[in-house]
Amino acid sequence: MSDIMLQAEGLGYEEALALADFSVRAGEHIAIIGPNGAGKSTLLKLLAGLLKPSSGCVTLASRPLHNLTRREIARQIAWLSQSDDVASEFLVSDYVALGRLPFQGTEASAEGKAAIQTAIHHCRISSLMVRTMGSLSGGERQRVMLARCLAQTPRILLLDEPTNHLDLSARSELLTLLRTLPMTVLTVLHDLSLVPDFADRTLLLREGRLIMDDASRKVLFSPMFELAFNQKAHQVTLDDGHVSLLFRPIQP
Ligand SMILES: Nc1ncnc2c1ncn2[C@@H]1O[C@H](COP(=O)(O)OP(=O)(O)OP(=O)(O)O)[C@@H](O)[C@H]1O
Repeated sequence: MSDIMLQAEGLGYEEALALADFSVRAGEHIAIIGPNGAGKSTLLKLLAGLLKPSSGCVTLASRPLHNLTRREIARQIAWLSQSDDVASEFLVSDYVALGRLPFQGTEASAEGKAAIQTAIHHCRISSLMVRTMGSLSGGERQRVMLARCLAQTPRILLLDEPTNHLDLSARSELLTLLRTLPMTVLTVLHDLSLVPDFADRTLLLREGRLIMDDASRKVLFSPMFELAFNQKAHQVTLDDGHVSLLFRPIQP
């Protein structure tokens, strides 16, 4: 049996995405990068079934996404948006529990509770459960939103800029968590220095086209990357021996 989890064939959406062809295997961790307006969020929304493609299609475990109900999709795919306009008086505990909504009526309550508890533990938000969404800091809110996604126990996690609003230590904690998740993860990342730590494979978009799909380091050190960002990647070895990436504008 094929272990292709998600497949985009000739995928396009209006002006935002011209063409994308790729497939994702179970358990892969993939970064989606590209300059502002390159079509990253549009691609993610198409993969989540939130937008209807103008051309091509997405298949999820061999089934066309457009043949599945929202609920069927939500049992397999969780999507973390850049922003979430949830009412500020919403309790964090109620918000995280929304992750089990796609399973309502089909599972024992102990099963749902266990999924929620695991998500709370992973995202370290147990102290926030009695708070309201409106009272959270940007970083706390981001962790709570991720917990709702994990409570959904998805096979595929789609994240749009999950490190938004996070301070340096919260950011590296989140990446450590994401790296260890035993599911397929595709994430849009703007902080390109984080890419090799998170993803073995990277999709590079430019002007609505998928222009490169390869091992992360190959993409970051490629002429295509330089063309897309007008920046060049440099590898630097820090005092503690850790190897990191630095990006500098290409001199004319
Ligand atoms: N429904 C739409 N119809 C036409 N164009 C759209 C639509 N939605 C977005 N666009 C445009 O398509 C382009 C890609 O948008 P998208 O949000 O996918 O880019 P992005 O790579 O995620 O950008 P950013 O890094 O700024 O978040 C942008 O120019 C955007 O204005």
